[in-house]
Amino acid sequence: MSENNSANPILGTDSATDDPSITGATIILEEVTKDYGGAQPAVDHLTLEIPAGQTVMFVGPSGCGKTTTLKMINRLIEPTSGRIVINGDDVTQMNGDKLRRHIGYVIQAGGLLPHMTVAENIAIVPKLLGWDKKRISERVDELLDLVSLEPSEYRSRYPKELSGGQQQRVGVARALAADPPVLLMDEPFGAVDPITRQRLQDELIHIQSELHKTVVFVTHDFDEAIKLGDWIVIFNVGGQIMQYDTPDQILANPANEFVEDFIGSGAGLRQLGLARVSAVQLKEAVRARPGEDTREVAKRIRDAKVRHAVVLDLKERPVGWVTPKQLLRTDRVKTKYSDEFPLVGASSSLDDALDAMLVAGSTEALVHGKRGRFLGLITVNTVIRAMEEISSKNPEDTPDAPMGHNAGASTEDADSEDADSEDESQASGSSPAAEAPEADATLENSGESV
Ligand SMILES: Nc1ncnc2c1ncn2[C@@H]1O[C@H](COP(=O)(O)OP(=O)(O)OP(=O)(O)O)[C@@H](O)[C@H]1O
Repeated sequence: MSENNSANPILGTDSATDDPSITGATIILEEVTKDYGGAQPAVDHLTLEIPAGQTVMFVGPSGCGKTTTLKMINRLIEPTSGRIVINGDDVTQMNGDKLRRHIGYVIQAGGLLPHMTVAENIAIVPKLLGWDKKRISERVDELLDLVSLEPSEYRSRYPKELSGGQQQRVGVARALAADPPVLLMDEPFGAVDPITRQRLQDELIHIQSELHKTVVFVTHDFDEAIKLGDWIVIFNVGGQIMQYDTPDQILANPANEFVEDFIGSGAGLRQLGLARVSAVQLKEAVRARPGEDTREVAKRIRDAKVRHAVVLDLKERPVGWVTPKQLLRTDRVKTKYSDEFPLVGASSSLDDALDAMLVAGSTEALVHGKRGRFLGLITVNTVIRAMEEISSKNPEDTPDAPMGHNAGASTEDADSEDADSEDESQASGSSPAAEAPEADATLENSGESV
């Protein structure tokens, strides 16, 4: 999937990493300010390093400058001063439209163009880049598959024929279409229900484990930040960095009172959001296949002293979670049962697993891996044991936080080493104040900025 990178102007020559699996780019904001002319700048002399191939979450109170900072990276908003450097290239000097073709952008509710089909929406940037029809069509199918939408079923649909979660998946596929090294996500899952949100988060984790993009993600939801982020930036008003660290360090060692208040009282429970279902031992389940003799399956359930069997389709995906009573209503196991069973992905957090069980009033949940394949069951007891282990252990061996500060002053917890590296990499360049051209605003509103 990285073959397009060679033609990508913003990858530059300054290779950020020697790891070939990382297709992301390093982003450095150098003393970036955005002054809209209000009482104080929306973002004030912000210096921030976003490491290649990592997911960095922006959180903070409303109006603290998260979206402004994000949109300065793809120049939907022009900085008043400062430089933004992506893999060695100063993008503040580049043509903004061209730049945006190489930066994926996902906004709330997908931002799909309603008069275009799913395939046409995904193809927007590849078309602008002059790809031929065959390559575009193959890419569309590859991306639909990546975001778990069957290409033959969804390619020709219009956005109004999709659920909110499906629209958001297409939004992610569209942002990834030209294999950009950077993905900017502005509250992408803010408009969907909690269960769909959890599934979309799991899919992003799965996609990121395959692609290693540099993802910058704005959210209001601190639990989402903990779950998705390699790093979290907690901002205060004016784009002031209060802490830039790993999720566990922020939970275990909040830098100041502001961060403590922001995390709230549930820090202990929130650490559950850090642990993944894939890290715990799953329980085996009684499995059944459509067409099997239901009496046989009922016997297996009784012999195993459990309450349910999991019915799996040909692709090993669960299509039902049934008791002997439900099974024995027919002679043969059916191809479909009620899909109301607790289901979580292997990359879900233990917090998500507990939620799924509570919502279903069950002490167990089904776990699926890649492409929905059933892996086993997670139980309440497993989650409780994992909770006990997490709370008895302190975060250790956490990597040094990337650079991040405002106006030359380091964040409260930054050590002197960070401060040294800040000095070295600060740049004096500044770009003239300029507002985003009208065309950009139109693109954004129509969701065409990708
Ligand atoms: N186009 C604009 N003109 C003037 N002021 C603006 C403009 N856009 C944003 N601001 C102001 O800049 C500040 C930062 O806004 P921004 O949208 O970046 O914050 P945010 O942290 O993303 O907020 P929220 O969490 O509410 O989305 C706010 O005070 C906002 O009112």
